[in-house]
Amino acid sequence: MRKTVFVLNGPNLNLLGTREPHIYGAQTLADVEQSCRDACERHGLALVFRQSNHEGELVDWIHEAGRLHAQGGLAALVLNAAAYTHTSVALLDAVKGTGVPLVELHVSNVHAREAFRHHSYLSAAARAVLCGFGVHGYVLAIDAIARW
Ligand SMILES: O=C1C[C@@](O)(C(=O)O)C[C@@H](O)[C@@H]1O
Repeated sequence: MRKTVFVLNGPNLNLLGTREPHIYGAQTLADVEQSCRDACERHGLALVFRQSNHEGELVDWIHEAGRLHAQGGLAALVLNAAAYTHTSVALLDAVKGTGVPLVELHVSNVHAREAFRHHSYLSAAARAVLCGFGVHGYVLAIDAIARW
């Protein structure tokens, strides 16, 4: 069975392309989705790609990924939780509660930015963490997941 990569994006990532382009680059979220689709296609993986500005919706989608994981159909969850990375126990609990294999992803190098971005609630539950490669990080994550 073709496994699925879930790519979930948190708040304000719908603004990619116009949001602080010196930090996040000029590509839009639609561009990122297309790159992820191409990468998954290359590796024979299916893709679910979504964005939400709402924490609870992200929790619900992690649960959905968890149900797929329980059926053996999930390759991994790539999660750019954006600002919720630094605040959300609910997202951490969703990842732990479902046992989904998590890749935590950030477009920017959060460790070279403000101190409040240095702590992540998610890293402790992540199989891998990727940051600072710009939006190309999404493709790098999928390329790596395909080799797990
Ligand atoms: O919204 C974001 C995006 C981000 O996750 C990134 O992709 O670099 C980094 C977060 O600190 C920030 O709140």
